[in-house]
Amino acid sequence: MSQNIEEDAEYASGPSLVSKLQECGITPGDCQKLEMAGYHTIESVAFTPKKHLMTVKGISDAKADKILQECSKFVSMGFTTATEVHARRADLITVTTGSRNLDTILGGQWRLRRGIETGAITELFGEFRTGKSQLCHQLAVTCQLPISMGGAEGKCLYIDTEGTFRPVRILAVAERYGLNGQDVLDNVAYARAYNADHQQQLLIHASAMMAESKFALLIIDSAMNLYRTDFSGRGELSARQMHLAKFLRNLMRLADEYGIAVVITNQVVAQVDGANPYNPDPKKPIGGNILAHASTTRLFLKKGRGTTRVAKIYDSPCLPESDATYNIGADGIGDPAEEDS
Ligand SMILES: Nc1ncnc2c1ncn2[C@@H]1O[C@H](COP(=O)(O)OP(=O)(O)OP(=O)(O)O)[C@@H](O)[C@H]1O
Repeated sequence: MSQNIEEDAEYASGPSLVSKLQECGITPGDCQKLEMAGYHTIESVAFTPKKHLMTVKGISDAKADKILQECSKFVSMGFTTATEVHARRADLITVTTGSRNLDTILGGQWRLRRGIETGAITELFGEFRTGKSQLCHQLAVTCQLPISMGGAEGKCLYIDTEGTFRPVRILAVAERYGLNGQDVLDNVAYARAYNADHQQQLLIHASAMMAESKFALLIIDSAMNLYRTDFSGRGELSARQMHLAKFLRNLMRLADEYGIAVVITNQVVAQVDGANPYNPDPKKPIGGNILAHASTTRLFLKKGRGTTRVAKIYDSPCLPESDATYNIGADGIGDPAEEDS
């Protein structure tokens, strides 16, 4: 099966390009200024506070007012009923992890589809070799699958901060789903981030690419790696957290504006304070409260027996703290054989 994602900017129910504002009297020059500052969609402008819009070169107080007023005609930002929210969430598009066990704990009882949520940030954290990067490679393929097969029919953007991206793993997973390997690789846009500023900068490119064609998933593997190296010691902690907060805000904006799934990986450190005295090996994710609050769902990955791994829902607004066993095999993430689980 070959998988070609539509290169059409006007895909159904997608975001509206900022150039559309010209239809209501915003000049092409002003639209271009917004684009150059990283605002490629009307949604991105509408969700931005006025004081931030006024920092765009050439956008005055009066212009910002006019632009925001026009944007509000395109984007609904008022109240809706809980019934409508419930219906939307029940029908939410999710991306399969390749493991039925894992998809099930990520599903919750109200959802028709199960897996990684679109329009939200999911954090995968755990020790080395627990399969965080493997899961990222897996999702880079499954997000391209048709919705009926647990995909989201979109491309993947992959930001790698550790140099662990391996296209052969993508090909192995593509083969498992009967997809054309070359098409699948073409649908994964890859960038290596070299420092925390560059990681932030790449989100501006990401936003431009998402405005051009349909992406379903953004991966950051790993989100905290460069923050650990670029900011050192307690003296730089506050600067690190401020930089991180801005980065996470931009991630959330992309998830909201384009309805994409954002998956970030994270490392763990030994928990020295406030640990459960009955847990012999307490670990906690790094990034503090800022990262904890930004992630909608946090998944703690641990080693299990042999090639099996255990995933535990760590913090979710609506999922119980359940766990699931999965397996890392030659063709990616799957369910373990009965005797291993
Ligand atoms: N081709 C393969 N076939 C089977 N298992 C594999 C294959 N490639 C990698 N693995 C397994 O995947 C595990 C590594 O997973 P991964 O690199 O995703 O870990 P990670 O949690 O991202 O670790 P780190 O924090 O070090 O990046 C190893 O246990 C390895 O044996």
